[in-house]
Amino acid sequence: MIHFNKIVIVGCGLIGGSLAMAFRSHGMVNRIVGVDIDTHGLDKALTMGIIDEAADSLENAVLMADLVVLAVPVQQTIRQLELLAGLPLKRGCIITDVSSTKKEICGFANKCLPKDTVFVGGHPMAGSEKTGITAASPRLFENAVYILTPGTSSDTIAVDKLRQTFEQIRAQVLVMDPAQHDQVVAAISHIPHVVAALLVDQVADLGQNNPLYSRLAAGGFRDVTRIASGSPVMWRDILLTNREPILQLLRDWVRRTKEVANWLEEANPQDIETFFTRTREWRDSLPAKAKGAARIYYEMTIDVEDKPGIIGKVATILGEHGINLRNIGILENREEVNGQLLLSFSSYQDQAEAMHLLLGHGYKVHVRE
Ligand SMILES: NC(=O)C1=CN([C@@H]2O[C@H](COP(=O)(O)OP(=O)(O)OC[C@H]3O[C@@H](n4cnc5c(N)ncnc54)[C@H](O)[C@@H]3O)[C@@H](O)[C@H]2O)C=CC1
Ligand SMILES: O=C(O)C(=O)Cc1ccc(O)cc1
Repeated sequence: MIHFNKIVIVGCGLIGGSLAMAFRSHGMVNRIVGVDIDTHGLDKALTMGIIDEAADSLENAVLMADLVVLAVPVQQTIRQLELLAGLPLKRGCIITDVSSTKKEICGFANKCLPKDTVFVGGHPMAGSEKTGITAASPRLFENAVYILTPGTSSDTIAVDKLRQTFEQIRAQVLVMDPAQHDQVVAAISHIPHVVAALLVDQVADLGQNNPLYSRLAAGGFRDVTRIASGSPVMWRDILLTNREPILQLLRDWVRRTKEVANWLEEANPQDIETFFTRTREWRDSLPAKAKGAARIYYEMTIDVEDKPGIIGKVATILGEHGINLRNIGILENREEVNGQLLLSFSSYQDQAEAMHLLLGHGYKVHVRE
């Protein structure tokens, strides 16, 4: 069992707040001290019992700390490392971060921190498009991959301690090289973000003089663009600290987009179908409950009669059986008379119990992967 006397969380937002909640709910810490430039958010974290103390300065916060977690946007992480380099830390104190890019951070930490300061880069592959302490959840990291990127000089004892720490909050820890990390996340996270934003931008431009674009932008469009609602500052910093891999992939996108345009110009059914078959097969082969998927919702839809009170009726059935519903709403992408309700849960277990119960009440249930 890993246990810390004092943990400092710098940046008490979605990720920092969720880590604090997870450490506390697993009984891993005596005292959590929060640091944040947003005093309202920090007060909220205190009132909600997520932190024990709101520090007035980084310097006071890190006194006698055993673990310091930097959970701020990437450029701010660099700034905090610079500040930490000049502060007296307890012997054996571990500094880690949660930033979405790793090569620049780890290189900077290696250069700027005194040799006896222990830094291990980190990146939880879990989160959402939401920001701030009110979106934090103690279960955010359950089954998510948590990447650690130790530098060549990182202390193996500290890496091992962090591995156990994140395993204790039920994450799956993977240790990898910072450059390799950045290359892979550029493809599976950063490019999808840019593409989602481009899709939104195109439709927003088209919709300027025609309300039909936003009126019809439901269903698939909403699904593939959810991530475009993420924090602009966070994504700006991610792009700027992972330029080369993202640029390479964007050039590859241009080439691939031209290829699709060529098939269309030639009205080439064979290549278009082969493309969709190949991509569908790969997409369908992804494990449904992938360990490490950045997932915090478990969703299902049910077919319902489109009449008043239906949401309350379904919510009551679940509530009476102690099943925690995270969200419930009507899906608006259907034109039929009957509607669909979208239900989301915070755990797989809640989803499974709800499915069983609703099937028992005669509802047609579809689990969304
Ligand atoms: N949002 C996500 O899904 C994920 C985000 N990350 C990384 O986690 C980090 C934090 O992101 P979120 O928690 O999502 O953002 P957030 O916006 O919810 O929280 C960031 C917090 O940092 C505070 N902050 C900003 N500058 C500060 C400074 N100089 N000193 C002290 N506090 C400061 C903000 O006031 C805010 O409370 C980023 O580096 C991001 O790349 C990593 C995995 C997933
Ligand atoms: O919203 C989602 O699905 C995400 O993928 C969130 C996310 C954002 C940034 C990361 O570095 C990791 C995960």
